[in-house]
Amino acid sequence: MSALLEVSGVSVSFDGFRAINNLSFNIGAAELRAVIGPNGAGKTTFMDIVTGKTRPDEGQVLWGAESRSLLKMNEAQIARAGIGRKFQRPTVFEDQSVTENLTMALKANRNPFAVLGWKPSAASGGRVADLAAEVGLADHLARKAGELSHGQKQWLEIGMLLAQEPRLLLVDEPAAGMTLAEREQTTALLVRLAQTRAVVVVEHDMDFVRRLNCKVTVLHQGSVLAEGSLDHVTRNPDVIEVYLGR
Ligand SMILES: Nc1ncnc2c1ncn2[C@@H]1O[C@H](COP(=O)(O)OP(=O)(O)OP(=O)(O)O)[C@@H](O)[C@H]1O
Repeated sequence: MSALLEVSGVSVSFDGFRAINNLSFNIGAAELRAVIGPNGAGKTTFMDIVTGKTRPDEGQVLWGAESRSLLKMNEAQIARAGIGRKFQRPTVFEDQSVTENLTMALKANRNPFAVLGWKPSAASGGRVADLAAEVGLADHLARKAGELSHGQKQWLEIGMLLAQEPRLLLVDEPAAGMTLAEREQTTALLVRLAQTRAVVVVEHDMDFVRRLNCKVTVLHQGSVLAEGSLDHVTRNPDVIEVYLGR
């Protein structure tokens, strides 16, 4: 399987402290991957590097079949190249309806010139309905985002990211603050999304990671400590010592 994202030999220091230390790993084109690790392991910094927020001191981050260097692109170019990021806190427009939030996300996906004369059309209405259905909000189109549950807001934001048709979705701690039922629906959503794109989930909740049933990368001190199935990595004595045995 050729990699969609290839991180190799990446290091970054903050004031002399190596937050990412010779990090290398690949993500396939239609793959669900969980990234776990103790606090300060470098998970957020890894996402900051992939999305162009933080520049590494050394190493390569290559993207797509043409192996384009993400390090030569700014954050907007990386987003346009197909990398979407879901932060932990939902950032939806609370006073706007689900339809309006999704419509705005579709509009944002247009090039700046198209946006000037852009009006919601029947086609965009259909796309909004499809996005809402994909994230389980088909019955909530008219509701204000502020009235949605925490989980529903998270799904709405994922729907808004999907409007940009990302090929890689980075998702930071999706299970945090969700009810059990919402967590189960989120698992199903992420598994489904990863059938047609890459989805990387940073998560501390081990039950959630287990339900994702995917390859797991364990980070520690800015490097890959172990990789494989959850059962494989949780049997690793190093992982037990630095992460699970705390
Ligand atoms: N901008 C920065 N300036 C200084 N130090 C930083 C900066 N960003 C991250 N760090 C440090 O780099 C290390 C890695 O941080 P990072 O946030 O990537 O870890 P994490 O695995 O996401 O942790 P958590 O699970 O707590 O979110 C930490 O020690 C952190 O304090």
